Amino acid sequence: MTAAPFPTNLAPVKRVSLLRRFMRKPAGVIALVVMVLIVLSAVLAPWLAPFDPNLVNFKITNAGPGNGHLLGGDSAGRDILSRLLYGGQLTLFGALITCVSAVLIGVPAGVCSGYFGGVTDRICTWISDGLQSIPGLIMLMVVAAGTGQSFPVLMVVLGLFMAPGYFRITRGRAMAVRKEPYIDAARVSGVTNPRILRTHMARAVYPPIVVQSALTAGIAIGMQAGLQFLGIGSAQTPSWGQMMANGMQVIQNYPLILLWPSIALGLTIAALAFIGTTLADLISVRVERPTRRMRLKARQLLVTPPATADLPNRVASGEHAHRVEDCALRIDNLRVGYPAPDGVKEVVRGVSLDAAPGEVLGIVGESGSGKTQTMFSVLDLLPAGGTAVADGIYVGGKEVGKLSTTARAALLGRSIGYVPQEPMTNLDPSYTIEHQLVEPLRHVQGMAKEDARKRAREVLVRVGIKDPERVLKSYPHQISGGMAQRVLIAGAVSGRPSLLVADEPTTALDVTVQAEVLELLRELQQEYGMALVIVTHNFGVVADICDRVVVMKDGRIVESGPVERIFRQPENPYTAELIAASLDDAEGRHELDRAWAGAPAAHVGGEEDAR
Ligand SMILES: Nc1ncnc2c1ncn2[C@@H]1O[C@H](COP(=O)(O)OP(=O)(O)OP(=O)(O)O)[C@@H](O)[C@H]1O
Repeated sequence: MTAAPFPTNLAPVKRVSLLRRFMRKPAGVIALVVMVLIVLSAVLAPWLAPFDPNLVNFKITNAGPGNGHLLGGDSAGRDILSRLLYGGQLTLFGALITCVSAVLIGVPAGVCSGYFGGVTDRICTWISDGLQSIPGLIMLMVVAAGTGQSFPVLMVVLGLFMAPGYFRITRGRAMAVRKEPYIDAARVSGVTNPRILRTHMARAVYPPIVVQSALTAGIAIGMQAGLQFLGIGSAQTPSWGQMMANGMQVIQNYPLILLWPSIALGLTIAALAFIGTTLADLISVRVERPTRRMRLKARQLLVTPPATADLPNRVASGEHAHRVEDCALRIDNLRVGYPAPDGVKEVVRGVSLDAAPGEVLGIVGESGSGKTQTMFSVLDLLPAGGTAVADGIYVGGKEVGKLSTTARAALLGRSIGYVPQEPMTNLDPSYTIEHQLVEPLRHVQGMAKEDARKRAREVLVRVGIKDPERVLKSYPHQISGGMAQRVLIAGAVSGRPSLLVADEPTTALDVTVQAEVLELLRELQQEYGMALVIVTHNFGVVADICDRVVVMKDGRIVESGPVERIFRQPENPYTAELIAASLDDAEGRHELDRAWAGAPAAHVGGEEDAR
């Protein structure tokens, strides 16, 4: 098997046009062809229709197909094929008027409502809700009576009733997009609101509008046929709904007269629905889920012994510093892969490391080097499609890599605590902090409610929250980012795990809070005798808190060892580069240089200073 090469010079991403992508969907293509044929037959009706649609020939009254009349004649003696072709014109024209009116009313209202919010939003939403509560068909019949059955007016009114669909979609999109940083950037760079609406907003809302229009056209055609079926519209202008009404009257004896317009209507609505759903598929952002077959193949490739030429890439990297039974965590030759078109994309390529109780291990490396994937394999939290294979994963001296998913999940919160990177997104905004701390204690630790509450309060005090009662009653948005991270740390250690994994625990925090959180983690780790594994891209964090460090690049460990040694004498140029990149010109660099340069290890552990 070949280890996936890591691309260095990526070709520019080719944009494939929507039409091209559409053409790869067979159902969509068939629907589009059908729709094009229907539109063409309607547009070319004057040339294609063998007879005048209103020409009466009593000889073909209720006649079946034949005698030069391909689909026969209707109950008034008119050629059905000719009426169908001409009827398509009115039907499609009506759908077009409805869609255009609905777009012109619904889209600007939705975009303004979502973008400006406040009073604009309240008024527009109120009108939209009002329109939806009016029974459309009855309203259309009233309008028909009041306007002398004017077809275009009726279709515009139908568009008005369809507008709330566009309003809701565009309002939702605009509300989401207005919070994007690029909109703020446009505003602060002086771009006016009308311009933002015309450019950024219009671009953001157009994909769902295209989809909605295909579906609206189908509904409009159905509604229109319903109105004509009820007798609204001119008898002189052929339409499919009117033909159906005509066929309905003689259905007992001449069912074919009803069949032809029904087929035309059904085909058109179905084609529009297929086009709409295909567009929706193409436009919506979808995460390609690897198939079961791809996953099995990827796993197979991961466990297959490599070709000799690839062996150097597959020998485990990293080293063990402790015996298995003395480790809070030990990983032997871990490989993680994701299904790829050509087999497997290996993102962790043979990693071995360990951490003893009471030890702080840093996993450091640039973005994408496989740090998180390594620790997610221990937590059994790899994203869908990810497969981990290892010679062994041990937690607390016990092999856990081969346990069932349920047994692995049971380790979380008990043997393993986890502190994530983004405190705010890891707290549920709908629940109080109390709920989010107490519920895991009750369900994972089996504590009674009062005991769990007491314990939650204790750990909050322990993590430095001065006003635990207030924080317990607060929702996440009512506390600061630093406090939220303290809350998550409290949750992670509340079950007194033997291993605490912290993935970039300070990245989302400001500098002063970062130092406090690191300090807290170190104190807790010492107090509870836990092993602490910190994933970071920052050697400053390593210098602050870690005892040992492993340096990762491209899914492999390039160097590992005690922090003092790595700082004083990095063996791998990549490590030296990373240290320089993390610390050069930073305030603490000179102190660190002084601290590490030739200083005796014990003093350098003048980590105490750094800490
Ligand atoms: N779901 C996934 N499917 C395919 N590849 C993935 C997936 N998740 C992560 N990867 C790939 O795995 C590699 C390692 O990712 P990982 O998250 O471990 O990096 P990292 O070293 O923790 O970097 P960062 O600090 O940016 O998170 C990356 O190349 C990433 O693209």
